[in-house]
Amino acid sequence: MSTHTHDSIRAVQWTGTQLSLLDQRLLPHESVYLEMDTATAAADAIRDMVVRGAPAIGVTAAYAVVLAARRAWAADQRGWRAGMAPDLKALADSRPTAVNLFWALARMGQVMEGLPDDQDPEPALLAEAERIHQEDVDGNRHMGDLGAALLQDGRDVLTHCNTGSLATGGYGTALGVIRSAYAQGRVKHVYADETRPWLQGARLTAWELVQDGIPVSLLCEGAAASLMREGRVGWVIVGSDRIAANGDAANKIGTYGLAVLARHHGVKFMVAAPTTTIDMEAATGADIPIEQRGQEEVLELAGRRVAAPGANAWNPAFDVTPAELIDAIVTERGVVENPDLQKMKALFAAD
Ligand SMILES: CSC[C@H]1O[C@H](OP(=O)(O)O)[C@H](O)[C@@H]1O
Repeated sequence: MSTHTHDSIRAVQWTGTQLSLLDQRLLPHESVYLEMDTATAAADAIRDMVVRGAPAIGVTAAYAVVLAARRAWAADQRGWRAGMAPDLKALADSRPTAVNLFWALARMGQVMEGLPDDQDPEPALLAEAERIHQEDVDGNRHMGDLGAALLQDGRDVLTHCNTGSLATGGYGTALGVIRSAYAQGRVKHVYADETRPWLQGARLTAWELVQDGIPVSLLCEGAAASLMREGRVGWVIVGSDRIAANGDAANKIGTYGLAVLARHHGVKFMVAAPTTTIDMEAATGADIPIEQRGQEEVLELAGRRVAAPGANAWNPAFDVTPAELIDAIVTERGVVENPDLQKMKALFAAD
């Protein structure tokens, strides 16, 4: 067993000259980093889920802008801004739902606007990308403590997909809350559903929790209803890829069903996400683009077809949980609890 812990698991790294991404398609059996020096390679890595998880995608995009600037400056020191446009478009086109990607591109763009035309943009852009990375990790640790404080009854918790160090700049969002709660003795055991079809729960969350020595039990998504009916969990804790201004939250497919089950069974439902996941331009969840991924992710398992020949698949990668089913949204800037979710705009719009 490797000796990774949340302090050492880094989905995204800057080597000093290149971007290095832990290939999450190979976990938990292989820990392989892919090094890349072009923004287009980074865009491909985001699309192909070498790196995934809304905040990790944002951090990756920030470093990819640095690579785009290096290439454009080397090609044309007078027209480097225009030269970056194709790479920036490739990054923006890589995945549609996680707003952190677009937030990072916009923030890096603001730095670009302030740079003189005749100065190598790479140093200033790298400094901003490193700030974005560090801010994410620092925010996750604060968010972890804010969310842990809500866990009062000592019962186990259920989480969905992967929201740990592998999905962020480090430590995690929902899994950061769980890490902080475990460290404070508020949680002793975690249920994680496997999260079909990409198995982020079985392959990634279980791996992270085992590395940390946090007891974890996997379950099929279909078992969540019985888990809650038997009173085994006090909270369902999930992340998000985009939160609308009214508190509706997009997250991995299956999240909405868990929220319905939680409300039916009197289980609390928490969304933990940095404010970089909040999209004030999206009035409601209806305004959030939902990524449709390839049928083969459902029809195959580990690259081998398991579905009956001739069958097709419907594979939305995310769904939207309406604000009224969310008991608390936890961010690094504070907690909004129902029914105040509609006050999101006032609470988090300010920079
Ligand atoms: C910390 S947010 C992680 C978020 O991203 C996951 O989606 P994907 O694995 O497809 O990038 C899932 O929605 C998680 O909640």
